[in-house]
This record gives sequence, structure tokens and C-alpha cells, in this order.
Amino acid sequence: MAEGNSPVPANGMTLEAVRDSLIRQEDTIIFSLIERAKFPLNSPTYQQSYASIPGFSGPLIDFFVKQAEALQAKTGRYQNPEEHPFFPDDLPPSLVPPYDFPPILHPAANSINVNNKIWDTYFNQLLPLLAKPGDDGNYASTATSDLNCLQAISRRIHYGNFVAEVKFKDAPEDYEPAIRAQDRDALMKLLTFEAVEKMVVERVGKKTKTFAQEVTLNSTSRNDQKCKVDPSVVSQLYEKWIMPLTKLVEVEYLLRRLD
Ligand SMILES: C=C(O[C@@H]1C=C(C(=O)O)C=C[C@H]1O)C(=O)O
Repeated sequence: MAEGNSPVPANGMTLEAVRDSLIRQEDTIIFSLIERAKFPLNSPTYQQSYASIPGFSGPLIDFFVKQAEALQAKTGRYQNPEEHPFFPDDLPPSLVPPYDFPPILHPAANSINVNNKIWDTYFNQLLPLLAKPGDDGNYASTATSDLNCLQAISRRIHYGNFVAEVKFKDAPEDYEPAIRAQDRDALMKLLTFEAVEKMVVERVGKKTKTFAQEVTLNSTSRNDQKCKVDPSVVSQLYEKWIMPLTKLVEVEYLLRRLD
């Protein structure tokens, strides 16, 4: 199967273009993590016992994200097939004129949402590695930073739908038998490029080292300097969570691709 040099399909999307988007999204994810790392853990943001908001039961982060998503839904965010809400139930409809997003994906993509897994991984695995212990009272700003991280990571992972569509269009004869057999393992094997994954892990580590360094006018950057975010944490985030979940989205999409 050709990797990255297929002819340009009718919808204009190539594997190369899709990968370029993933590379650019790395910057967004890393900058959002740097911003979150500015605050200590601020655990009351996540404690049921802290916020007693009239008419709402749950931690501040849930209230914040639900309210933010409701506003963003009304202003059209989820019209874009790249965007997926964390609390999809009871979202208000968009109030703005619809934009004609090119119909690239099979409608099956609408039923794929792995944000529950992203939420769980972000708060239980990543955040303890990212934020220093402590409490500075900036809970609303902390929740804002969390939502930026979650949305950037979610967009990247659900971009797996586009990756899968392009891979399928490049080689339907390879994918169709595995789809008809509903063979997850075969699909996973077909869509996996280990050399690309290795490059991603190394690149995000290097980018983090660059973006998260202290920049001063008088000294050149030192190799032993402490970064605002540990590059190995970002490499690990990609290797253990972001890429496996992207591939899960790819498999889920392909399983439904011939429906
Ligand atoms: C996204 C792709 O599919 C898979 C997932 C990758 C990722 O999440 O970065 C990288 C390579 C592939 O194993 C791709 O081929 O670019």
C-alpha cells in the first residue's frame, strides 16, 4: 500500500495533508499543556465537595465544561465534524447560520465519540504528571486551561476519522475484506505505521523542549534547563494515550465504513 504519495482524491484530502494537520495540532496540544502547567493542581476544581452550585450537583470542572459547551454549541462549534463535545446529552442547538463543511466523512463518524476515555485519561493519568501539587485558588482559570487541553486532544484523536477515510480511499481493496469480516485486529494492522509513530513520539518531545524552554535575552538556552513541561511526559502522552486512541477511532470508523 502506498504511504503518503497517493494521487489527490476528489475531496482534496491526502494522507500527507492529514498528517500535516496532525503535526500542526501537536503545537496546539503542547501550548495548551504549557498553559495548564502554569497552575498547580488546584484539586478543589475536581472535588464534588467544593462547589455547591445551586441547581447543579457535581464538581466545578463538570459545571464549567457543560456551560462552556452549551455556549459553544449555540455558536456553532459542533457543526464542524472535527469537534466532539464531552457532554453531548442535552446540548442546545446552534443559533448561527450553518457553514457548508465539505462532506468528507461517512455518516458513521457521527456515532464515534471517545471523549469519556479522553476525560478519564486526562484527569487521572496526565494531570498528576503535568501539574505541581498545590492550590492557588485559580479554579476557574484552571478549568479554562483544562478545557483547552481536552478540546485540543479530543480534536486530534477524533481526527482519526479523517485519517481512516483517506487510508480507506487509498486502498479499498486492502480494507474491504477486513471490514466485511469485522476484523479489528486486521484493520489495526493495516492502518498502523510504526515508523510514523516513532517519529511522532520523538518530534513531540523535541517540540516540547523547544516551546517549553525559558527564553532570556542574555543567555543562549542551556540543555540542562528545566522545561515548563517535561518533554518525556508529552512523548509518553502520545505514545500511551493519544496515538492508541487515534487508532481506536480509526478502527471504529472503518468497521462502520461500508454500512
Ligand atoms: C494517524 C495515523 O495512523 C496511525 C496512528 C498514528 C498517530 O496517531 O500519530 C501514526 C501512525 C499510524 O500508526 C497515520 O498513519 O498518520
